Amino acid sequence: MELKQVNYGYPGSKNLITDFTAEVPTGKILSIIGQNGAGKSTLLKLLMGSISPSSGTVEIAGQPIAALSNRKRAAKIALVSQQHQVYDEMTVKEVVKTGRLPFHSLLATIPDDEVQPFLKTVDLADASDQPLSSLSGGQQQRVWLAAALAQEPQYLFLDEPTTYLDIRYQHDLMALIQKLNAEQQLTVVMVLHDINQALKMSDQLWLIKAGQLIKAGSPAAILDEQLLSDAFELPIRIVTIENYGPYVIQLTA
Ligand SMILES: Nc1ncnc2c1ncn2[C@@H]1O[C@H](COP(=O)(O)OP(=O)(O)OP(=O)(O)O)[C@@H](O)[C@H]1O
Repeated sequence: MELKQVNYGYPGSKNLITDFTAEVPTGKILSIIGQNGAGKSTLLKLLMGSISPSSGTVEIAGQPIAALSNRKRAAKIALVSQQHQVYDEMTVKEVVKTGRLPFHSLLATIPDDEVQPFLKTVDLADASDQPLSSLSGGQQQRVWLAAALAQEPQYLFLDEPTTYLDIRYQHDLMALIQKLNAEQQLTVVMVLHDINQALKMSDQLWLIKAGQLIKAGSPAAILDEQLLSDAFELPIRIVTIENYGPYVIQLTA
């Protein structure tokens, strides 16, 4: 999957994504990092084909993503987004069934055993008949992940998946994503705000600023004080923590 010289601006707004060319590494974990408003979520939308570039192309296996039907796109890419439609009345298994909807005509006709394996993957098999609202925030996030996995995609997109989670849940979710990537060869593309989490989790990162790609590279290539200070417009230092490795800190009090 790749973006070739992509430009995009929201209707009525000036250009946001500028001359963006980059390739999503297949079978790896890619994180997109950068300031608030830099265009990270917009890049996910462009990669998913939910918005189209004003110029340039987004291609998947050499084909423009825009040429794919919704059903074919759903079979390729699933998104766990920040905003969930509120389905409080629904049971856990019904929420997971929404991930199968692109391949069925009605939610009601999807058999339970079609979604149970995905609930097992996220360790929520026993919660199948519970209302979504009865689960903790961290568990609910895993239900949405199960719904995305139920699409059986090749690409899993996650937009700030750890934002509302405590550090324990963050750790568990990241470990699960690494496991899915390793065992199911899922290509993962995440927007993460925590630079250290992104550096620890990812094979590759895209560092962006004001809609432009500043650097695409391995964690080692992104671990550069000048580069990060420029991107975030803050004095940044990299320290080394024993039994952890390099850790990015910002120096303003
Ligand atoms: N639907 C929209 N219509 C108009 N402008 C939008 C829309 N969505 C986002 N924007 C604007 O585009 C810019 C980039 O937004 P985007 O959500 O891609 O940034 P981001 O890097 O993901 O930010 P954050 O880290 O705050 O989530 C912002 O200025 C935002 O206000």
